[in-house]
Amino acid sequence: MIKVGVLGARGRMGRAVCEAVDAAEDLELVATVSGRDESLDKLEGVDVVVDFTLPNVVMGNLAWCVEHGIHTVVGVSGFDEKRLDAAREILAADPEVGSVIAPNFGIGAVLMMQFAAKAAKHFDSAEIIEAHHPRKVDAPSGTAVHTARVIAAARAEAELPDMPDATETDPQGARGAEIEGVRIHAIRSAGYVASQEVRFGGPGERFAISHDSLDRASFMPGVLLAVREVVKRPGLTVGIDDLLD
Ligand SMILES: NC(=O)C1=CN([C@@H]2O[C@H](COP(=O)(O)OP(=O)(O)OC[C@H]3O[C@@H](n4cnc5c(N)ncnc54)[C@H](OP(=O)(O)O)[C@@H]3O)[C@@H](O)[C@H]2O)C=CC1
Ligand SMILES: O=C(O)C1=N[C@H](C(=O)O)C[C@H](O)C1
Repeated sequence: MIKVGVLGARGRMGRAVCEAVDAAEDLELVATVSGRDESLDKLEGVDVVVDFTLPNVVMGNLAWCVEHGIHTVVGVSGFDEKRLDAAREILAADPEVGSVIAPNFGIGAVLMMQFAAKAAKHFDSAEIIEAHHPRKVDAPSGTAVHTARVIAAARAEAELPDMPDATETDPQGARGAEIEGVRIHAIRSAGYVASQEVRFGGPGERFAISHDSLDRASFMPGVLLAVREVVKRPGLTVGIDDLLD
């Protein structure tokens, strides 16, 4: 039995994780921390902490867990390369402790990113449209940023030139955010949980890959897989791609 603690347990994701852990026969939900005023000491003795809090508190949580020899599964968004390096440094303090940090635990979303990376080298143009519920505090989404990075890496490897774009004036930012040369357009709207479409274009053709999380249940198989795997994987694992394989 793996003893699990959940951080951010009263949040949208935290509630779904508590339910999923409770329903899993090989996992036991032994502690929850719901808000920033609650002490992390409640988590002492758990095997794995699942963290779905917020970007401004997640690094402190990670440091506390590593200090206490606890593995972590982290879904909080905002992990750029600098943050991942900081996480590696924190984890170096205990070489037996593992952490899985993933921009998206949805299996379909992971496949969408893998397929986007595969398609990227074949098209002149690639842009990302992400749509989320209006209570999301960060934009663009961590998933969109990660997708932009894998597309940029695939294009660089294939030695593709910059994407064609004659825009000279865009005072309102209508062309969206740019991450490593890839444009991201973020929608915040009632009626969404998390959706993303990657649109590719080449001579005489368009190609799109899209994924929709309609319910937070979509993230749970990936979260539970990470909980089961992280106890066997010391150090940092980024994304669940390797775990699925
Ligand atoms: N990787 C993935 O697959 C997914 C990642 N996410 C990411 O997960 C994060 C959480 O999303 P979501 O559940 O929608 O957000 P919510 O705002 O619903 O939940 C966050 C919760 O964390 C709590 N919290 C804040 N600080 C602390 C703290 N120090 N200790 C314990 N709890 C704390 C908040 O409590 P209070 O309100 O009292 O401050 C709140 O209940 C976001 O970064 C989101 O982008 C979301 C979905 C999937
Ligand atoms: O805040 C959310 O809801 C989500 N956050 C993650 C992100 O920023 O990519 C994952 C998913 O898109 C849902």
